[in-house]
Formats: sequence, C-alpha cells, structure tokens
Amino acid sequence: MKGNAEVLNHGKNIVLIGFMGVGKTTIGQLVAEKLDWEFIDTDQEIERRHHMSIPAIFEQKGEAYFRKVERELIVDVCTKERQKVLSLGGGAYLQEEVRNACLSHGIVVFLDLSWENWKKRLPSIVHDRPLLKNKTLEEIKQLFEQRKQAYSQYHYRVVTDGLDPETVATRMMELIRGRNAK
Ligand SMILES: Nc1ncnc2c1ncn2[C@@H]1O[C@H](COP(=O)(O)OP(=O)(O)OP(=O)(O)O)[C@@H](O)[C@H]1O
Ligand SMILES: O=C(O)C1=C[C@@H](O)[C@@H](O)[C@H](O)C1
Ligand SMILES: [Mg+2]
Repeated sequence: MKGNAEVLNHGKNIVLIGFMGVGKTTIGQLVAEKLDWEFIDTDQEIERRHHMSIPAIFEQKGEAYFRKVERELIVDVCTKERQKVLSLGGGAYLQEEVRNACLSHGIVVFLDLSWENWKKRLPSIVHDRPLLKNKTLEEIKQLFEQRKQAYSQYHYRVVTDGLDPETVATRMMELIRGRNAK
C-alpha cells in the first residue's frame, strides 16, 4: 500500500476536517503512515513553530492571532505542497479562505461523528481545547450544531461512529481510491 502516490489522487494532498475531537489528528497520522506520505497537523505545527501550546497561544496572543497563523499555514501547504496528509484544527475550516484552498487543491475528507458518541470523548479532550473550557454541555452542543454547515463542503465523508481509528483510516483510503479508479 505504501509509495503509491500516482495511484492515489496523483499525489494531491489529503485534508481532514471535522469538529474538535472527531479524530483528525489520530486518523491523519495513520493514513500518512499507510501511504508513506508526510503528516502535518496544523495545531502541532503551530505549537512547534511558537514553542507554545495551543491554550497558551489563545491566552497570550488571542484567538484572532491563532486564526491568522492557522489560515496562512494551511493556504501555504495547500498551494505549495503535494503528497501530504494535512489534519486541520477543528475551527480552521470555518474560514472561507481555508475552505477554498483545501477544496481546490486537495481532497477534503470530513470525519463525521454523532453528538451522542462525541459527548463520550469530551472528558479526554476538554483540558487542551480552549473553546470547550468553561462551557456547559448545552453550549458545546450548540457549537457542534452551528459548525455542521461549514463542514458540509467536502469531497468525501466518513461516518466514524463505532469504528476504531484503524478501520476509519482504511475506509477513508478505500473511498478515495474508489473515486480515483473511475
Ligand atoms: N475512531 C476513534 N475511536 C475512538 N477514539 C478515537 C477515535 N479517533 C480518535 N479518538 C480519540 O479521540 C480523542 C480526540 O482525537 P484527535 O485528537 O485525533 O481529534 P481531532 O479531530 O484531531 O481534534 P482537534 O480538532 O481538537 O484537533 C483522542 O483521545 C483519540 O484517541
Ligand atoms: O475547533 C476549534 O476551534 C479548535 C480546535 C483545535 O483543534 C485547536 O485548533 C483549537 O483548540 C481550536
Ligand atoms: Mg487534532
């Protein structure tokens, strides 16, 4: 399965989108390993470049600054790179410029998870997602629902309910491959 860039999208970048905690980082890493492509996680890359955690960047530099850096990084990767698996931060795709760059240069895969199953992940992710902190479950549900509209622009959707990361990664690659074979 490795080294088949020609077969898969002629080397077009694969971009994972979806709400916080649906598994973009986890699945993106697995897909990159299977393809032997480089993996870029926008949150991790921003943390690396700043020598700061995402919560610290939000606190010390503000969300607007984070969104600008996030947008510039994604547009840069989408327009200049190939054979990358790019996992976005959960809010990145709300920016129109990000959506346009991803949709026109890459293959965009939306990881979809139901609210009922997403809720179960909250305790494990809340500590390092500033936008989830100090919110009630009802407020988080509203954010979850509000963002559905932005995530509705994609090339492929994978419903991840009840699937372990390995199965999601395999399903995602089968979907993309199927399209390419047509
Ligand atoms: N298919 C899955 N089944 C069960 N747990 C999962 C699955 N995918 C991811 N997880 C777990 O859910 C948590 C969040 O996953 P991950 O960090 O990959 O999400 P994310 O979409 O990258 O979030 P963010 O938007 O905040 O970057 C992790 O603890 C991860 O182990
Ligand atoms: O959904 C969001 O707005 C965010 C998701 C995370 O990946 C980080 O990018 C940050 O915590 C913001
Ligand atoms: Mg992530």
